[in-house]
Amino acid sequence: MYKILTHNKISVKGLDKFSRDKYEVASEIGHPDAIMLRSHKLTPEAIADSVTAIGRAGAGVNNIPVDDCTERGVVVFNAPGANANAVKELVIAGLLLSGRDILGGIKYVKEEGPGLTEDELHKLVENGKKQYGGAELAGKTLGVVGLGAIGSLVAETGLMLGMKVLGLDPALSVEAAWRLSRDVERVENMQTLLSKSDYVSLHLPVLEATRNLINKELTESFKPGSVLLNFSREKLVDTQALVAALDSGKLRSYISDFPMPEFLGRKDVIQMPHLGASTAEAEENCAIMIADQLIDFLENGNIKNSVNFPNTSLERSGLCRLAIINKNVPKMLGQILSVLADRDQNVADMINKSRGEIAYNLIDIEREPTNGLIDEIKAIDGVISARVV
Ligand SMILES: NC(=O)c1ccc[n+]([C@@H]2O[C@H](COP(=O)([O-])OP(=O)(O)OC[C@H]3O[C@@H](n4cnc5c(N)ncnc54)[C@H](O)[C@@H]3O)[C@@H](O)[C@H]2O)c1
Ligand SMILES: O=C(O)[C@H](O)COP(=O)(O)O
Repeated sequence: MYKILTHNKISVKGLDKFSRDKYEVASEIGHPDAIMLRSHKLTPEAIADSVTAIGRAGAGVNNIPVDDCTERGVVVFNAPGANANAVKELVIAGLLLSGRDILGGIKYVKEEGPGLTEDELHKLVENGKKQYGGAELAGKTLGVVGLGAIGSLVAETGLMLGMKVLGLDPALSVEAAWRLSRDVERVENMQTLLSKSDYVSLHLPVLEATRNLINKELTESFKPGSVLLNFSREKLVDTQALVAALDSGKLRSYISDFPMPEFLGRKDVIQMPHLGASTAEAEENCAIMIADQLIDFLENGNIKNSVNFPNTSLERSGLCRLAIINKNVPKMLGQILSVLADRDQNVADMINKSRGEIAYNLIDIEREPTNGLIDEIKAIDGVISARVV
């Protein structure tokens, strides 16, 4: 039996992928083979030695100690694009909410309306509505930072709303570039994007290089009266710098899915409780994608959509498969193969891939592994883990 430890609310459609005869799935379980989670903050100590894989049913992996996992040979998966449409729709809601004072208007009717007659209510509405006007999005410029799964959909929708769209992504993948409309105008740096955009939307991960991306110096580049939307992560922005930019009017409004205490009570800030991926569809898509990836990894050793290991896939041949993780240093494969040769094991097929400091091997052999084979492979200096799948 494989054991899957879960954290957070994971869609049952994904959990149902784990067949009951092969898997035990629970939010409390000893010696798990894998962990499946959403935004639960995972510490290195909370990852048992038995864990071989972690599946993030979502995009961001900043809640997982990925470097530590890599060192320990734990494969971390995410679900690229599976919640992108949900986030895009909420970003569009954010754009609309910042274009007009819709929330103020709704609050006005809700608070002032109760107890009034139809005539009085009509008067209240017609007298009050001038306070809650706004401007249209069409014709305005939207700057999108990060043109991956979410950013490209936001950019596309901006175009459909009649906006001019600028995009910045220095690490754009070829696949993402193909998805992107040619009408999205590429800009080379943040200063240009900020100075030309009425609305700026952030769609990139928190990395060392992107932490506090929107800092004090950069806020100087905002077009006066512009709006910043952050549906990515709070750590992408320097909170104090944004407070100053809002106070000075450089920024008209900040719309975020990641609330910070400094913004509570401000009329020019809308904070949502991390709702981006909270739709039935996104939760299902993410859970199904992660369950499929974990199952293929646990049962076949194949790796798809890992953030720390190379994509590795091999059709099954032979009788038995070895999945071996080692440091990406010379002579490892030779040593592993010589252990097999010494035990008269013929290799039916194999694949060896590396990513950074780590290498991964799937080796199909033609006979059952003899006693002690796995231990002998594990004893090679530089081998991090070895298992039969
Ligand atoms: N609010 C939510 O609920 C929610 C849901 C999903 C994702 N997210 C956040 O959104 C982020 C993006 O998600 P995604 O699915 O689009 O990821 P993605 O990997 O498809 O796209 C991220 C893009 O950012 C680009 N990028 C990296 N560094 C950059 C930089 N310095 N400047 C500009 N672009 C840069 C990458 O090249 C990539 O194209 C996630 O990392 C996560 O933090 C939030
Ligand atoms: O990175 C993500 O996928 C989002 O932030 C969604 O997080 P959630 O799964 O906790 O809603």
